[in-house]
Amino acid sequence: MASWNFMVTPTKPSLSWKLSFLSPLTTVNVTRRQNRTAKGFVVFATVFLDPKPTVLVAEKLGEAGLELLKTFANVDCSYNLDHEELCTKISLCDALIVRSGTKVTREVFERSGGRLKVVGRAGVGIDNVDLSAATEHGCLVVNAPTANTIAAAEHGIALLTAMARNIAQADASIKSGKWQRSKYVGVSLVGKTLAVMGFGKVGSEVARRAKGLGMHVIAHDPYAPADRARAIGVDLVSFEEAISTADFISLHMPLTPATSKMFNDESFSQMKKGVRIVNVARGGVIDEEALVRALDSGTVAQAALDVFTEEPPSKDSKLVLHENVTVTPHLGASTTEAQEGVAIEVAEAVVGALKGQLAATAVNAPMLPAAILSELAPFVTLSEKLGRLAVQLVAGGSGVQSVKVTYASARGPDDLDTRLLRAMITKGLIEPISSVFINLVNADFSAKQRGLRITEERILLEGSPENPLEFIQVQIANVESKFSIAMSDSGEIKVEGRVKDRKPHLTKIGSFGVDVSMEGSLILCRQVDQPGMVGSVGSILGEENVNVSFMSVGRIAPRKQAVMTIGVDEEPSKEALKRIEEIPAVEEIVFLKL
Ligand SMILES: NC(=O)c1ccc[n+]([C@@H]2O[C@H](COP(=O)([O-])OP(=O)(O)OC[C@H]3O[C@@H](n4cnc5c(N)ncnc54)[C@H](O)[C@@H]3O)[C@@H](O)[C@H]2O)c1
Ligand SMILES: O=C(O)[C@H](O)COP(=O)(O)O
Repeated sequence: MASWNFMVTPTKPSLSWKLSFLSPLTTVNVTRRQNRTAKGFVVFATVFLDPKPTVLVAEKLGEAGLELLKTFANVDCSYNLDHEELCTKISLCDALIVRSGTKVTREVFERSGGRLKVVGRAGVGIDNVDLSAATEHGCLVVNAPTANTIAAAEHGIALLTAMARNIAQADASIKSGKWQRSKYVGVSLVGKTLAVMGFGKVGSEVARRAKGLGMHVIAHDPYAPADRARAIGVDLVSFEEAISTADFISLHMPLTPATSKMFNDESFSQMKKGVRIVNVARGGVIDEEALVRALDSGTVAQAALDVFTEEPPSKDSKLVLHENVTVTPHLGASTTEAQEGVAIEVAEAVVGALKGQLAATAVNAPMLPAAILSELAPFVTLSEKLGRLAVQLVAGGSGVQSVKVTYASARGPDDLDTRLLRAMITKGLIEPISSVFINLVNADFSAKQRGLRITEERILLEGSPENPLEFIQVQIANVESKFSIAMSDSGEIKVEGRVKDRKPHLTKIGSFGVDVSMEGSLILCRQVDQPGMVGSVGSILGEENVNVSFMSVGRIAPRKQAVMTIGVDEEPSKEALKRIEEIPAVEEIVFLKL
């Protein structure tokens, strides 16, 4: 176990919010030696790092990506594992990298025993990863969405032109000793209509290239912006118009429940007789038996396929063996350049995720740009602490079901992404009362599973929106509190916090205003306002060897009621808390771990 020392001053941003996105690969033990300096505390922290994380690379990955992984992790390249071997190995791995050939099923996540923190897909399509299971297990899934786009588009164009000119069939014919010039007369592309189905990264690059070949290009994509299509001279049209007017159809949508077998008997029957189809997307978007029927009837003149419902397809597949079909074994992304790019893209994302950073290519977690993350960082800490504090104020026996979060900000809703804050409030609310580890990936799922309803509300403040937020309030409804002051006038537990000098501060408990730095732990004490209380409580804590970082007293009215807030470095023993509770003027007391 490696260990080293470093120094954290209170002005540095907290490490913990970063580490808490994912499971604690790193255990951080902080020992505060209370060296007071002119600036305040200097904290010497000893960080014990567990041995290097282990990354299982289950399919061939480019060398540059492997090198990058090795700088941070132990890398186990085990290609061609069967499902059982993968499930057996996975409990020893912190990350898994796959391409399209490995099925990352629910069982893989279950058998990882909670150790697997990130699955990296070295490519685009994540239909081979059970995303729901990953999310439920708090496992981040990242992909490499950009590095193979051009390779896939070029392969699409290669198949389109090869199909139109019977290249594969003619090649096989001549190699078998024949010379069949009249049999392999092709069709021209120029002036023909190509329908690009799915106008995303690959689809739009195919469209651009097809325009260069003189084709008339239309596209169907219910989610693509029309101006992006117009910018390259492509009209976005309905599904029916696309398939019924095209001479060539090229498929570029993801495989989802909505796109599964969307090319079937019915859609083939709407196509122009003699249409030609290219598929470099996913085999499952085509009903393959229906395609064989359409080829046999001549509705579809030719098909060029890089992908299949089952990969590899069976040796006697009618589709693969059809004389009007050209096939390649899922080669769309297989260029030297694309594979190096994909390997680097996925390795960077996996290493970043293992370091606890949010990945820009996360598939099952919100993605936030680095600048926004940095701005939100202190509010992330504040959010988790408010959730943690609020739930500890709930009296035993009352179940937490309804939580309202209010964000007060001068920024409009479009300028303030609260998903990260909500996830951290959820983490704070759930972790102290369960054994579940919550991170950004599984926060919403875990809340839903526990029947915890979190609603969010905005208060739009006037003034300059320089700070993302003025304050955050967390309210828990329909519960009793173990500290009566924490109940608001409307009957909910309410806590409110702000960020001051990038540090979280508790500014309200119930309707009672306080101003307390949210570091260490807190003792809240409601008492009769009378002289000597600070001394009595302070000396009990001193006798019990509990170090006090601050004490503040707020009064409802002189000589009536007061609330004392005491910051402590160590958890006081039950006896110490009991002794404080037994001071005659003390009416209630609660210890809260932040
Ligand atoms: N053969 C290969 O080796 C290879 C290589 C790269 C990508 N791919 C596959 O190609 C496909 C596209 O990849 P990409 O990087 O362009 O992804 P992308 O996410 O950039 O684009 C997909 C597009 O499909 C659209 N879409 C979603 N549902 C649709 C529907 N019902 N009808 C029409 N369009 C729909 C989306 O709006 C999006 O614009 C994916 O399936 C990917 O796995 C294959
Ligand atoms: O979705 C993808 O990125 C492609 O289908 C490539 O898959 P591969 O990594 O298995 O080549």
